[in-house]
Amino acid sequence: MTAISMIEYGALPAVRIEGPGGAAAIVTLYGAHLVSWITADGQERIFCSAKSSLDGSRPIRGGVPVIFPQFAARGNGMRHGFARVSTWRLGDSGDGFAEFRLAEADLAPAHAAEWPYAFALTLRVEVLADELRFSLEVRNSGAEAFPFASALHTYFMVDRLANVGIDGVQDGEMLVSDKYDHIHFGIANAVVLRSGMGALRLEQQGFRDAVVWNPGAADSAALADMEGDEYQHFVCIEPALIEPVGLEASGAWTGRHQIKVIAG
Ligand SMILES: O=P(O)(O)OC[C@H]1O[C@H](O)[C@H](O)[C@@H](O)[C@@H]1O
Repeated sequence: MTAISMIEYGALPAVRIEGPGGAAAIVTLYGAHLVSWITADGQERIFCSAKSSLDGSRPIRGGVPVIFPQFAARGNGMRHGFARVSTWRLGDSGDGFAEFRLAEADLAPAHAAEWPYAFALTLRVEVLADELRFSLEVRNSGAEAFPFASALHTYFMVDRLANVGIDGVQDGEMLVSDKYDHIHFGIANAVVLRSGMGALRLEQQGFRDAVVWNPGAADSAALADMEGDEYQHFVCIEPALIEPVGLEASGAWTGRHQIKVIAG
């Protein structure tokens, strides 16, 4: 039997999604932010900083921030958009999955004023024994077209940065030993992340690009919500739609991401 249950994560209401074989994920309603994914072997796969705020006062550092409607500072709105700092609603749920919804009526007044469009976001999170699946639907429920960018800013847990190898974002294997921040436009095939914790295969549809990020020692020390050598224990590989696309009235776009444990 697989199920969902409501729990508290820090001070945040959250949904625990149980998948088959003991696999589970935790998603806070704040940001529809996945903060934990444990595979059937009992291994946590997602990094979340011990210093992250977990009270809704600022974005969670780690997990899978939902980036919408702008990426980083590439736009006039708030950095990485308002979706990660808004409180979403729990929608449909069932065996091993839950859906989270956000629309303009859910936004804080300042965010609604900053981005005055009618929209509906649905993030679906599905937990299988050795696989996690996301789909993010963006729907234009208004009468006016709007542009948006988006990403699922996934912080993968790794044993040590020195052991990280990434295939599929550039020619040849990519190694990340310290600070790295780069947008790889036009990801055509699956990406494989290897570390001392094994291998994951990442597949994306709708999201055309992938951002690879680690702050490295110096930038990490300047982050108030990251401690000590935590930067050694994650790498972000973010399926992304970087160049804003226009969504017509009544139009919809879906981005998907599947993360699977593979032999490796
Ligand atoms: O600190 P944040 O607003 O969460 O952004 C964290 C990081 O996000 C992306 O990966 C960007 O490419 C980085 O430049 C940025 O530092």
